[in-house]
Amino acid sequence: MPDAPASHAAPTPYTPRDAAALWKRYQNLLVRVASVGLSLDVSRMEPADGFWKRMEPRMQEAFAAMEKLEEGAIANPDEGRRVGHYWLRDPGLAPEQELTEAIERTIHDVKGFAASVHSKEIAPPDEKAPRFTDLLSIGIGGSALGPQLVADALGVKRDKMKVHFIDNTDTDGIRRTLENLGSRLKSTLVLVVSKSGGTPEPRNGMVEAKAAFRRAGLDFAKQAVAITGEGSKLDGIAKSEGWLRRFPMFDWVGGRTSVMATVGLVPAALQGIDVDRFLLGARKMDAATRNPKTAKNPAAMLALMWFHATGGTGEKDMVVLPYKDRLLLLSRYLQQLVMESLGKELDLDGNVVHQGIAVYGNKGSTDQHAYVQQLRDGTNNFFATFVTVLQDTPRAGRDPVIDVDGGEHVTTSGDYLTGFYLGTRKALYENGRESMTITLDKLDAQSLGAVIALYERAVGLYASLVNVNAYHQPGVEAGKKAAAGVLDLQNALLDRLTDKAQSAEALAAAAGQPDQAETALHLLEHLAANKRIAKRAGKYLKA
Ligand SMILES: O=P(O)(O)OC[C@H]1O[C@](O)(CO)[C@@H](O)[C@@H]1O
Repeated sequence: MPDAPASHAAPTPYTPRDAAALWKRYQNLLVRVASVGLSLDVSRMEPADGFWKRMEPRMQEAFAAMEKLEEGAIANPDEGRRVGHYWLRDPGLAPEQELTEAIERTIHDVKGFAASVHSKEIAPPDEKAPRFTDLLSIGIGGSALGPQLVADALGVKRDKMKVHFIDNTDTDGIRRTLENLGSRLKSTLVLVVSKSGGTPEPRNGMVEAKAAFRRAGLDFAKQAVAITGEGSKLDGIAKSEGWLRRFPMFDWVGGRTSVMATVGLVPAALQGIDVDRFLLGARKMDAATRNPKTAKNPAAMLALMWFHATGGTGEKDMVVLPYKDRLLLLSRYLQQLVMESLGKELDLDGNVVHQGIAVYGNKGSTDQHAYVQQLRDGTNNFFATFVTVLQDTPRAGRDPVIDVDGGEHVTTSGDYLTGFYLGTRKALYENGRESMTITLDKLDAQSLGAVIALYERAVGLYASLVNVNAYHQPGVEAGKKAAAGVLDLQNALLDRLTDKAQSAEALAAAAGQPDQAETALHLLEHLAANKRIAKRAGKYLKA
């Protein structure tokens, strides 16, 4: 007889409560923000006795730090920057009158520009295109993720413009997007979005888009808009080439919190989304999350539950599971917001801490047929956040009701979705896997703005709890610098390439970088695969 297999069951961190106790706990812990129709339920999180009391002084310190941030303190000390995304939806909060006016003027300009495009006052130069039909947004990271989330979550059939994105430097991906636009390029408004104005990926997208316009005999500048920091490289290009319009990006707004700055507002307004409601939702959530009573403050409760679940060290992952197709991109958006903000090597005192929380997820119930098996039964290294929406469609009550079961009572697809969420939550809880649920009464511009604001503040509060700077990203800079070195090596290799075949090793040595033979090999293989150089018997030569 073989030995019985060793048990790999993950330890159950708590004893599941019975139904009556859970019901009471749910009622006690629920945080409701009625003004935006959002509830946060943390009843399926099980912090140890004494957790709330122990954390309260630290949470009060986090509130104090947030108050200073909102007042205009240098909350990003490494970069010597203020952090002002909360002012964008409540301009009166900005520490100086001129900032208030700049924010108000910008919102006014964005709405005015969108109205002029919609009314055809601003139209494509080509006579055969009486109005702009499509919007091509070129940007990456914070200059893409927010706009993509908003466009997908709130887009409708009658959108004023159809939105497309180039968010990478993938030749094939760029071509595919441009080909999809096809002859509609003549009625496409292009947004080139980059806060720094020097990021290579959007620069490449812009160059490729320009080439496509040239091939189609179109004048790119007359259809292009720049969204960037004043005085940036991109700003200079747009100015010198006489682009249709330039919108400023404020220095005190970080990329990952820029969805309520011009980065997010320009595309949203052009698509026809109600940007005032979007900002209003965030403003209302900001008001709710300034509440110093922890138990009534949903951002504080979120941050505390992250701290509890991960031990304040990121030891568990955050699985974001929206049971809503329109919120598919929420987890990707939160991935940047949480991981770029919290994933830090050093704390604010310079200690090595390697902080962060890993975020992943797609949507329910789809993921139940993918990785939820592991969540329920496998390694217990996560906590889940369900996001549900009570109203199945924006036209609830007016849409035809389709009975999918044909039973005594009508049962809809939406009923199934709710059933699957509740079932999965229960199955996880009973097996010692914790979860929270954010419930929206309905999904619209206001509630989406509120969800984003909720997470922005939770991230800020959590960063205070673990003492890291949430507003810089030194690690990304390291990767960017390394990539630049690689491209320098590629140029050096191309310089040394002759009609005589040479090995990668020999070429690297000839380029003065003998220790880069492997990198040289990868670069040469890529060039050869794309027929830009030739390869013979494992060696490389000019094409
Ligand atoms: O808007 P930019 O300056 O092009 O930067 C895009 C993204 O790149 C990052 O700086 C990281 O590389 C993000 O923080 C930012 O959202």
